Amino acid sequence: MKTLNDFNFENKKALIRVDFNVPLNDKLEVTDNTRIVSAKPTIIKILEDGGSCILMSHLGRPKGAEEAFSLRNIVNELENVLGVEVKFVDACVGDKAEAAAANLEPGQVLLLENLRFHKEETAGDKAFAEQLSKLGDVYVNDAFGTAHRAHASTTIIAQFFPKAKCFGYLLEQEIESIDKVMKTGEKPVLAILGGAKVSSKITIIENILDKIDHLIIGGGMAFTFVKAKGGKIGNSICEDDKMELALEILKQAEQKNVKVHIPVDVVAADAFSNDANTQVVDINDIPDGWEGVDAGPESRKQFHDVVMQSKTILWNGPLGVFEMESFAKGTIELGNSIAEATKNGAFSLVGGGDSVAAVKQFGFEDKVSYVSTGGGAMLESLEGKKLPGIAAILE
Ligand SMILES: Nc1ncnc2c1ncn2[C@@H]1O[C@H](COP(=O)(O)OP(=O)(O)O)[C@@H](O)[C@H]1O
Ligand SMILES: O=C(OP(=O)(O)O)[C@H](O)COP(=O)(O)O
Repeated sequence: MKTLNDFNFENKKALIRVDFNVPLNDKLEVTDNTRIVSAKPTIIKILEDGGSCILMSHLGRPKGAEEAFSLRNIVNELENVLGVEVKFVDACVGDKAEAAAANLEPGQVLLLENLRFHKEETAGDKAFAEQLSKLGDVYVNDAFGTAHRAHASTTIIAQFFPKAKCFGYLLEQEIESIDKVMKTGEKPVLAILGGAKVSSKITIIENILDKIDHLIIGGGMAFTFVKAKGGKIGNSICEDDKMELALEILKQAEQKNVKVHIPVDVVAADAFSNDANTQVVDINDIPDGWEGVDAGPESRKQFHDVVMQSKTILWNGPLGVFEMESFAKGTIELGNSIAEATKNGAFSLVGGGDSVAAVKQFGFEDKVSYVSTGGGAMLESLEGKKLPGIAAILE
């Protein structure tokens, strides 16, 4: 696998696909710069080699060239993070972009305009990818968050750099982290899956059962399993059409010697509201009119014990409705347990949508081994899918 360290970028122009799809507020200021900070090591390595960087990214899902989606909006934040001046060109292909790239001196950084201002980007258009490829000498893909998209700049472009393409440090680190869980992780390996829906996690469960020793099924998705096994779940969320599948998964887990942990008690609420009345009840006996919204104290204790025994931990999905303060305890305590296990030497990976939001909100970001920068890309990796952006570099 060709990595950044296999290249010396002296006097070379690196064309780097980054994922600067970052959240902006009403004033179009960056509110979470994680993805920019994560791309910094790659950019600095190239500049220190004596090369220059041409950065290309998408931002949001614009319908055309909309100013609110311009990458000009992130230039200030990018300069603050990198500590170097960033030139911006309001084009990504054509004469203007080519002139800006040609004028770039070693040590300089150029940011191109939003790739998705051209519909050819998401269409994976080959001619558009070829136009982009003219801008640099070496293609570096560091956009893990977009690696599951077979777009012009993430995938198609690689064919124009048969001998001069590689992963950036971030993408390399993301691949290594997933491999640590799925291939090389020290046993016992624990996967914690929570969140709202079983249907969005089924492929992941099926793919990881061969690789793990323990599986915690928490959050809203647990109730489909509880009901399928004959429990009374009151008004808790449930996917009735997935109950049969839930039983099948439990059977498969047993055959594969995976120990499954489902909450034994829950915090039940009489309304889906932070101010609702609550009581702790047996998960198999939730009264009519009440719904399970967080893991109960006995479950939290059991989960803590499982986490503390594990040497490799994957966490995707909250254990309760963590957005409401009253129902965040299960998720916070789990985060604390994972932080403690990590401190004791376990490897912990957190990834996928809301889990990362929860980890950031409760301050666990620096207490786990790795927090993925990819939502959809991480989930697809866990499902065992080959990401096109990664495959294009390996080919
Ligand atoms: N018991 C529950 N009842 C209803 N919703 C829940 C419950 N537990 C967790 N959730 C919700 O699940 C959502 C996250 O689900 P999901 O998108 O599958 O997770 P992720 O984004 O981490 O993959 C959160 O918004 C959370 O409020
Ligand atoms: O933020 C992203 O995806 P994510 O929200 O699943 O992490 C990526 O930049 C991909 O964006 P897209 O889903 O519009 O292709």
